Amino acid sequence: MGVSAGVFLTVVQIPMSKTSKDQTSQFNLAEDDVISDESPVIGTLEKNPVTVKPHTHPLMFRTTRRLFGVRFSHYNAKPGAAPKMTIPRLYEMYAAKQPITCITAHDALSGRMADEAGIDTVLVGDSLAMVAMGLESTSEIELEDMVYHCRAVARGAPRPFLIADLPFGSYEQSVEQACESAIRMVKHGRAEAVKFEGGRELCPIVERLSKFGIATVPHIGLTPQRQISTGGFKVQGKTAASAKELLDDALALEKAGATMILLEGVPDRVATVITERLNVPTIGIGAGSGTSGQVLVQIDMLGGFDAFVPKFLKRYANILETHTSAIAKYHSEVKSGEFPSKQNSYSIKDAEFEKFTEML
Ligand SMILES: Nc1nc(=O)c2c([nH]1)NC[C@@H]1CN(c3ccc(C(=O)N[C@@H](CCC(=O)O)C(=O)O)cc3)CN21
Ligand SMILES: CC(C)C(=O)C(=O)O
Repeated sequence: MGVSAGVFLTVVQIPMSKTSKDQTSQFNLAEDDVISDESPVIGTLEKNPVTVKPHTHPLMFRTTRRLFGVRFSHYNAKPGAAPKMTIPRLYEMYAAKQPITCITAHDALSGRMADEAGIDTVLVGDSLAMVAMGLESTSEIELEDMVYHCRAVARGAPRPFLIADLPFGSYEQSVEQACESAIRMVKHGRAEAVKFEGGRELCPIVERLSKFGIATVPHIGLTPQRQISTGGFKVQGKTAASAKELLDDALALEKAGATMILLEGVPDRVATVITERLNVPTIGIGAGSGTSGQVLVQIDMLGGFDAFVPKFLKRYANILETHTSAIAKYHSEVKSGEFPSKQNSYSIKDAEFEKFTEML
């Protein structure tokens, strides 16, 4: 039930520096509204502390949100909705050995669908260069494009923990360059963590960013931004020596302060050992079932991208087929005159129409 459907939200207090357990909220909810164990949270807050008194009218609600600087999407305006996903909550899941879910998103709609499906973390991955921008490779995308897409996803997906890729060329030159790009992604893209590709050579970046409170997710194994030097999208860690290199990279990155580590294209048993040796969660793609979590590219798993189909991909839908045939149906209905029907049209009273025709 949404706010407009009659739920009256009286007072919500969201102190930013505390966990949701400290958050007080008072709702007048319908009996069938499900409330989770934790106090409901309606978005994260940029100023602290603050008391928000939203009104029942959705437009007033929106105005209130903007006035108080509450980061809150109208997509998720459901009192009693699941709480905002934070690093402590992700670590709780990890400690309880509950798999962490992650899916990519590249705009408000794909973000919203991930949020409403209950996904824990959303990744604005640079694969959007290929799926959303039609580029040949991920290396072509600019930081500004990633920031733009990240901000759109943040609006559509306020609940999941939001990770964004720093694209090729935006962090390799120096720690300073990486800081500048990461800050831009957090400040303007509203990312909650930044991801970048590479092993122990990234430790100085991870260390500096974590010192300043920017969460990092280094991405090791199959690193698409290095596809030219690796000779394509090849599984990594297939020899004892290279598996050991991956483990050493992961351990060094953890020591430097990485929040999570993404493992792509790594043999399942190697990924499991790496996961077991770490004290931070691993998110896997093509890394088997022994990682702390899984990530898939949303458009790939929905069947909306067919330039390549990696072995790790499982398709849960076929939107290329279903969406294209829906658009084709619309096209043919317009051609045949079936659409728009009376049902999709607006009317005018006979008297007014007669008066109008007399004016002609
Ligand atoms: N839409 C999309 N999805 C992705 O997963 C993705 C992108 N774009 N862009 C950048 C990279 C490219 N990725 C890929 C692409 C192909 C394979 C692939 O076909 N791999 C071989 C492995 C061959 C081997 O070394 O054994 C496979 O057969 O799965 C893997 C990752 C992952 N990333
Ligand atoms: C494949 C995933 C992990 C990624 O990095 C991306 O979407 O860019």
